[in-house]
Amino acid sequence: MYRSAINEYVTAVRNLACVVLEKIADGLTIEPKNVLSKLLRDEKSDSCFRLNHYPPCTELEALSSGGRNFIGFGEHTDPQIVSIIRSNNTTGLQISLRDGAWISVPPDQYSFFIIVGDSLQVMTNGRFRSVKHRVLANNIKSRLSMIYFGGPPLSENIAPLSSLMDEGEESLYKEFTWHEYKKSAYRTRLGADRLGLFEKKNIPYGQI
Ligand SMILES: O=C(O)CCC(=O)C(=O)O
Ligand SMILES: [Fe+2]
Repeated sequence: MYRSAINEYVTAVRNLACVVLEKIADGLTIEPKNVLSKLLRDEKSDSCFRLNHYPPCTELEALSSGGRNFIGFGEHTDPQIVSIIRSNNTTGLQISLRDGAWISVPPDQYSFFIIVGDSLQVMTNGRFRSVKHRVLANNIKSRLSMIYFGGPPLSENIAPLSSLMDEGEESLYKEFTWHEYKKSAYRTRLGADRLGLFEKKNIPYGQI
């Protein structure tokens, strides 16, 4: 029973991700409109679904009197194309602004929170930026989140879409497949600049 409810949710959230990607393609005047969404609909799509549970960390009150943050999930960018998060009504998720400041995402159990992944950054040649995020531990309430990570088939070349490139524009990235990127990303530290290894010239965070 749970399995079929989860399958239904994943199908619905994948459809939502596809609508978002088609709107992005529209906004960037990319043709055809389904050039990104078809990667998620492909039967070989390497997408996944994760449930995260962060139990309340009651010792935090005493420990955090020095103003320290306690991390539930360390800072990182998501390697896939797009991630869709839905959580219960517990704070914790934060995103990093261009200047490195962390801001909290207000929890809303009725909303979907959409995160641009590294692969979308590459496919848009930096027009969309994958956002660094993390989750802080909460001292009172437990946080539950469900995340759909929309990824392409393993053999897909991750490269800027040709219909988006301006005349003479060059790719900011070396050539690689999703399989190569995924392997490399999971070998490196969670918080490392994992896309940096594939940039032709180093692009510091927030500098596109
Ligand atoms: O649990 C969350 O709200 C976000 C977790 C996350 O960023 C991830 O699983 O990649
Ligand atoms: Fe993430």
